[in-house]
Amino acid sequence: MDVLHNISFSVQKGGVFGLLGKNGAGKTTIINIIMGFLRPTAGFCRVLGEPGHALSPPTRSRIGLLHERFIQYDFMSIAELERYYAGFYPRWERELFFDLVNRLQVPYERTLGRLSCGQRSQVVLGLIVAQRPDLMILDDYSMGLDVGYRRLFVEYLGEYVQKYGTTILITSHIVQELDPIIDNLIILDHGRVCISGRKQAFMEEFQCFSFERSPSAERLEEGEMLVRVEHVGGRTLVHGFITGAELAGYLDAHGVSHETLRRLPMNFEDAFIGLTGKY
Ligand SMILES: Nc1ncnc2c1ncn2[C@@H]1O[C@H](COP(=O)(O)OP(=O)(O)OP(=O)(O)O)[C@@H](O)[C@H]1O
Repeated sequence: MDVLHNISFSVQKGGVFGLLGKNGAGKTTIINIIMGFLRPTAGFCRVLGEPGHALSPPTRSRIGLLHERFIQYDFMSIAELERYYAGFYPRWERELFFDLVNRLQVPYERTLGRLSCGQRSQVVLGLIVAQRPDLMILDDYSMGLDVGYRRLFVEYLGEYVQKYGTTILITSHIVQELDPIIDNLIILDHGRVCISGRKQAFMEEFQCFSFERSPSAERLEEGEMLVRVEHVGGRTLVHGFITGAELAGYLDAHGVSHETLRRLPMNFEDAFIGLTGKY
């Protein structure tokens, strides 16, 4: 059975592209296709001008990949890792590695295997930013990282993109934290695209409304217009790509009273959950 269906998107150069979706939505599968670890059963994937399944070594070296926090070389110390990686990447900047890693305040002689989970993640992120890749792919970068470091890293990425013009493809389940840096996004649901485009447009067009619950409101059905209908306590909540006036017209047409209709403000995470559902 195919994991992805009719996926089509392009990532523009320079900027942060969010690849979002619930567990099992297909994010890692897309990254595996981009990197050529999996070959799509239909269609094609082009990365930096080359087919994903046949990336040449020079092109591959332009991609900095954090792949489900792969940790290898547990036996190497922080200093040895830095020297080892430096040999593979022509644009390696050791200052960028140590700038991040120094915040750990652990001796460079300590091996990766003797670091905590979050500390290892911090070292791996240092190894990626020091590559100065043209394309940085960060799959679930936030696993194991404490809240302060996550905030620091998102701010760091924002500045990194400004300075180096790097293109970043990022996935995370801590959706709200990505809000300040994502320009474009794709939201997947069960291997299908629900949303693709500019994040700002999504936030402007996707709305949440509330009105008093009634028997007629309970008969409203979800569909293209009303993406999600929920009844919470005495209120009915509706999410959709719809304005207040359009919703009022729709409710009138369906005999649902809406004197108390009001729009509820949403942050990025609210909108993501409103679109994809709690479960
Ligand atoms: N090796 C595999 N063989 C068969 N199916 C797989 C394999 N790996 C993943 N899947 C299935 O493919 C679907 C997408 O998985 P994928 O790992 O791409 O999701 P994801 O969006 O990265 O999820 P998560 O947020 O949980 O990491 C899931 O239904 C998963 O069960």
